[in-house]
Amino acid sequence: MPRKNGAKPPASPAATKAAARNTDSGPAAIAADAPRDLAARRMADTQELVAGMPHNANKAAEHGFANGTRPPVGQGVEPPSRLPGASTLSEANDSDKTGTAALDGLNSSTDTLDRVRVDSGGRALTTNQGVAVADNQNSLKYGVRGPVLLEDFILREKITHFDHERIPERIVHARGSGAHGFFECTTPLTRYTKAAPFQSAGKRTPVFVRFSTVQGERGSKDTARDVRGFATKFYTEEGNWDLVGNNIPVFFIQDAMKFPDLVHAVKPEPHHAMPQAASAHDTFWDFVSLMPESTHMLMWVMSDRGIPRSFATMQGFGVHTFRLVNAQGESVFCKFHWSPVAGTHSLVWDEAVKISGADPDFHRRDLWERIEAGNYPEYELGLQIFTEEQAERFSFDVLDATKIIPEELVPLTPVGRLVLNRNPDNFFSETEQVAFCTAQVIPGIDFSNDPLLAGRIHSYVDTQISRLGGPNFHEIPINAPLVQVHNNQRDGMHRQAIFRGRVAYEPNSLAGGCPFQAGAAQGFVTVPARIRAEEEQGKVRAKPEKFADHYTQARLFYESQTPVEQCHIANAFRFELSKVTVPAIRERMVASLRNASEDLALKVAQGLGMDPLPDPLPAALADPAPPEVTKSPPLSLLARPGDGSIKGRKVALLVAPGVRAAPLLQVQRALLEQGAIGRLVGPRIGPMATADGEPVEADASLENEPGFLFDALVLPDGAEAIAALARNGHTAEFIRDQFRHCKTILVLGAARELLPLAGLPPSFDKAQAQGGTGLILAGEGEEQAATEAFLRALAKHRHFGREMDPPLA
Ligand code: HEM
Repeated sequence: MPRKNGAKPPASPAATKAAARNTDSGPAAIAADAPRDLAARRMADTQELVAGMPHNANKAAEHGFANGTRPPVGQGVEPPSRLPGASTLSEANDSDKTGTAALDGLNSSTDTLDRVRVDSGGRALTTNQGVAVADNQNSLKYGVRGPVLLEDFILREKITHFDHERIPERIVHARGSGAHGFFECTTPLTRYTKAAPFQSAGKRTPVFVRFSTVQGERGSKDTARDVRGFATKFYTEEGNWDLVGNNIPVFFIQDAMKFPDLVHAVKPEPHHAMPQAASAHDTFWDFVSLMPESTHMLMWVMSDRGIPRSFATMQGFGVHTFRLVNAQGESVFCKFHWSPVAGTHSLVWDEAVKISGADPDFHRRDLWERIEAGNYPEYELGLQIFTEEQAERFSFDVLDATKIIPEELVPLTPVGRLVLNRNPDNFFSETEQVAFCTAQVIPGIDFSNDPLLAGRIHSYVDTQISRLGGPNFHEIPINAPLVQVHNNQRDGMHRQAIFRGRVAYEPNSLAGGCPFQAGAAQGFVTVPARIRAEEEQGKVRAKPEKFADHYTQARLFYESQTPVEQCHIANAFRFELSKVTVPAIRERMVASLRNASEDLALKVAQGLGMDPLPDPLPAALADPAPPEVTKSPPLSLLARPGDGSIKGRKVALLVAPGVRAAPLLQVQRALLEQGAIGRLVGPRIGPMATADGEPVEADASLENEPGFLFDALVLPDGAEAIAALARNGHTAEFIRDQFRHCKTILVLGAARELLPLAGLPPSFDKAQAQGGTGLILAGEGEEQAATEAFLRALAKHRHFGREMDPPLA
């Protein structure tokens, strides 16, 4: 092979480091001690071998498997530089090892994945057996015009691998985007839990998070109206803990028994496989209108939470009631809440629909770009902690996943922060192969008897065995815990670890009893929760009585929204039901809504031309317990403005030849200083002449990045530029969409001439514009003050006043 005359080439510094890393800290999660040695040896050998390999095409031919054919061309790419987030995470963890000493060198997810990371740039091409390939362009033929030979193992290996590159997508949540980061404990929770991430202030635990939509397929659009998954894998020194949540704190159903029905109903209809990434169709509304327990969840999905602006601006929830268990074995109940530091912001429906055509990757791109730009998405973890005795007194059942606990009843205790600061290296290896599971808990976290949770505890691993090709997917690097795995499970498809010795049972005397059971003090011990004597009923297929109250909290949610949010909910129901072709389904849904809100039912019915209103559906529980609160302001998205920053917002600054560049570039600089992105958008991309000689180059065109992709707009001054923009058909739509979607618009100088083009009333005078509508007009010399007003208005995100009293005809 490539080593000439049997000489061993010197290892490069990088190879030596990699080999050392693999020998010292080892691929702990992949294998037990014995296989680790072997893996390290093999890895070290590989690195040395590769380090000694030729980097250019001619040398590859000299060393490679040539079959007497021509050498390949075009190899020798420089290795990609490390992602900024990667170094940040390792630095963060290296500089602060508080409480992570136990992980000893494995204390950041960067290090963890380094053991399997492959950078092929600049390396010679090889087969999967490590044989260097001399020609990657031509298959092996008998003569240049002759048949391809069966012996071409290089061709066959390449095609065979390609043929198997797709795995089944997730049955739900197929479309997802992931990021690495860390969880930092800010308030130790030792009083309530012994769970590793919560033991000391400042302690950091590496995490991987995957956000997702539920209904659509892997390649579907990001901005569908849907629930978003928010799944977090904590790589703790006591094993992996998965908090597999959603961006909505309740669910459609109360019992896992109904999950396959729910998913079959919402997925594309089986006869024609439509619609994709949408719930606006007959089978979904047929099912939920027959399942009144869905009503509360429907309120949330039809609200603006169903169309978030970005993953960085949506909440996350563990949904179920879980248990926290302390070192004394005492337990309390808890609910998990992630709250974005940047505040909660959503899209408007018309915008979401348009974005899905122009940029189906809108959320994935936003997440990626925020992390690349150093605007790391950050969330506070808040816990609602309560006792079983408290729970018994609530008007609802905490085991019912269609119910929330209002924050007025149990306030949130902030305990830490989640920071996402590194993009994955490889989408498939990390985001696609990651396997979350509600069953994966660690000592200090335990389950409640929520019957939906019970089904989930079974379902995830079960599906992953087929999705990831066998029972050993826990060895895939993104899933492997940081701590070593020791047990007597053996064999199965795709086993990576090489277990040594003849003992695979316990108890044993032949291997020192090892692995021994950790014992109650260290191992996971289930809370011995008892069923109260009065609840003891034997085996039943039934639900507790309070589960039958399907409408009180649906009403609470609707009543807690601002008028504009209520209007959006009504519009969403109207839109979705207008797509339903069977009138009886529409009527049944409106009949159900009447039990939650007469106001909402009426608005929806009017929008569907339904007159008179159908009779309300008979409620399952005639006389539900009176609720503790009838209004809960934190349920409104608009009540959560966040830190008021504009970090990560994307602003379009229109340009055209003859633009007055200086004031425009001043706005762009101001945006950049506050962490927002100002993109110059012109009739075409590239450099253009300006009125004041300042060089300007358009990053995007009116055609390739339409107005609805941006959070705000700046219209430039300069007579020639304004005339050019006015001539371009896209300009009017650009401005109209920005205005209709209630976004902030800054109009510099003479650009106000463009407003009537977009249907904005010419009478829109300056005083009116400055008065909080988010349309800011700047005359000459007023640019500085106007820019400041623009940044303040942008921080508000939207100006919904326009919707409630539309100035547009
Ligand atoms: C509170 C209710 C639920 C929430 C919050 C929830 C959340 C999630 C999330 C976030 C994912 C995506 C995980 C990822 O990114 O890989 C997911 C996937 C999945 N969920 Fe759920 N889910 C819920 C209910 C259920 C129920 C009741 C079942 C079954 C009984 C179920 C079965 C599944 C399955 C099979 C997957 C695909 C997993 C995979 O292929 O890796 N879920 N769920």
